[in-house]
Amino acid sequence: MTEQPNQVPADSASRGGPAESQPRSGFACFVGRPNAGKSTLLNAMVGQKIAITSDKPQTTRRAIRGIVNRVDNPAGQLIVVDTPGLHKPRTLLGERLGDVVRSTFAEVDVIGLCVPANQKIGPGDRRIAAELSELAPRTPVVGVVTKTDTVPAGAVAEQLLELSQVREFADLVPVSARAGYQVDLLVQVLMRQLPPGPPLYPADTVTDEPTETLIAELVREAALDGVRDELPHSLAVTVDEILPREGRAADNPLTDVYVTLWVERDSQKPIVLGPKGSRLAGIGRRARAEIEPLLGSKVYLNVHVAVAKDWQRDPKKLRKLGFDG
Ligand SMILES: Nc1nc2c(ncn2[C@@H]2O[C@H](COP(=O)(O)OP(=O)(O)OP(=O)(O)O)[C@@H](O)[C@H]2O)c(=O)[nH]1
Repeated sequence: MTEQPNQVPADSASRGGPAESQPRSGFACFVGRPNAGKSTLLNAMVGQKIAITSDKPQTTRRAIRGIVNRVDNPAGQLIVVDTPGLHKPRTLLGERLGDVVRSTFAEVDVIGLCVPANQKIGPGDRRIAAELSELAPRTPVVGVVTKTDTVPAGAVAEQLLELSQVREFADLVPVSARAGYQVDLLVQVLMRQLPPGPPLYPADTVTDEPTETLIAELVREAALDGVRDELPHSLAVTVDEILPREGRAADNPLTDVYVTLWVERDSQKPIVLGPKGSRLAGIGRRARAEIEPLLGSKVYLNVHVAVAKDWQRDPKKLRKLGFDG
């Protein structure tokens, strides 16, 4: 990452607290309407794909952490918790997601409120801002205008002005995760809000999520690609087994990964499978390409499709599928 000290707003650099040389560490999360670009931004900050992104709203289910390490200006470790989009609960799953979001607010040192540059600030954004004031009244909030590559510079300036009127912000930063614009500046601004302290994780860690969770998320992301709108909420993935293939040369390992892709209804199975299983094969190919770098080996991926009737409304099934609530 390149240093951009000249772009740091003067007021954040001079804010009270420890000297610049003192390392900081702590937690941040991003909030914003579905599709605001939170997961993409997290991935750009961490520099490695760990949270799933999709052009369908509300695809983020788990509080996956990304860890950003900086050597100076300021030095430290920023642990980002990727929260699901705030939304009205419609099912038990929705309610549990809401709880995750609420408990996340209480735990973090700084919150980034994301608003895309290419959408008018509306009641949804104001509701989230109001929830923040209520649930985390003392936590500093950084206003983030995302996707600046989608509009002319003048529109970004207008959006910043609009956002500044929604609530009080510790800072305002326009970014484009896609173009890599000011992503590092945002890291600096967020880190300046962290308390002084040593790193909480080894410096080469980018996430503390178990490998199985990452694999499940990657398969789910591949399965969501191109499906009809009603399907995303009906998909869940469990990892059944990860086994090193025996008898392989040490310099050419192969890992067998067995996963189950759960749908809610029998009628959804053919949608996932596609004609002659072609969609499922595509899901397997795309997911495998992402899992191989994660495991550092070639992968044989077996995706089994199964029906768990109405899993979103059944607490026992939710637990089985990893939503412990
Ligand atoms: N042009 C452009 N598109 C972006 C940028 N960041 C995100 N997107 C796109 O916006 C869409 C939503 O991005 P996500 O990162 O999944 O949004 P999210 O806020 O995490 O969404 P939820 O999981 O629904 O809460 C995707 O299609 C992204 O590719 C950006 O900087 N520029």
